[in-house]
Amino acid sequence: MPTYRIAPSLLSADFARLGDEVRSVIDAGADWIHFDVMDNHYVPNLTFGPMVCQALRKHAVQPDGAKVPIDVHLMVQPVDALAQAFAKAGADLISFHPEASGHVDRTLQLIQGEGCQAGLVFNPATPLDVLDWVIDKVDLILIMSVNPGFGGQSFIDSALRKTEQARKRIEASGRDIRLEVDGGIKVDNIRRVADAGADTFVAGSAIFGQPDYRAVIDAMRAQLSA
Ligand SMILES: O=C(CO)[C@H](O)[C@H](O)COP(=O)(O)O
Repeated sequence: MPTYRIAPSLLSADFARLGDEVRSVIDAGADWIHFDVMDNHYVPNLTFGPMVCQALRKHAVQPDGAKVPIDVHLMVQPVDALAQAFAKAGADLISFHPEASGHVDRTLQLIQGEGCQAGLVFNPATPLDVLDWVIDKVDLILIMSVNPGFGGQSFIDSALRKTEQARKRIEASGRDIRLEVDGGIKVDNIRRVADAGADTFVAGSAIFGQPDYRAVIDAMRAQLSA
């Protein structure tokens, strides 16, 4: 069985209490913190930037002091300057949309050169073809199961087929690449997403929309181990 990771998206957290929210969700069993960066240009919404990431870095730790990875999803255009700024702000993984970067290969190298893991994000209607050329430089593939820009949307089923295709590409590459799916993931569909080949699950409204974060994360894990 893969090592599954659950990454709550701060997009649905209480923005007035972000440090508390990060600690609460880690206490509830989160593996990663998913940090959605929207620029009101690449997507029609605006969230937070590197300074907020830096402020949260000290909260994203386990009680024993071990670092909890901050998984930054850049929905921005252009990409490179912000990718560098997030690396310096304490991000561990930085993913971007290939169509938002003029030079995908260079942006991947830039992120890795800053000491972070680099990911590519695929919107519901974006094909995986660019992976033919850069899969040797990718640490993470993020399949969007909603159109990016907003939390709380419904899961788009075609993402399952794309996840299966991405899993095949990862297997063919022989590389250790995380396969993450983001958007509309709930307790009642996470098993289907895992069966399609995902090992990492972003969930925003499903977790932060409930009073008991641990109950939701435990229920997701129970589905994954069923
Ligand atoms: O990237 C995103 C939107 O662009 C969010 O991470 C995603 O939608 C998660 O929210 P929810 O689980 O509520 O769908």
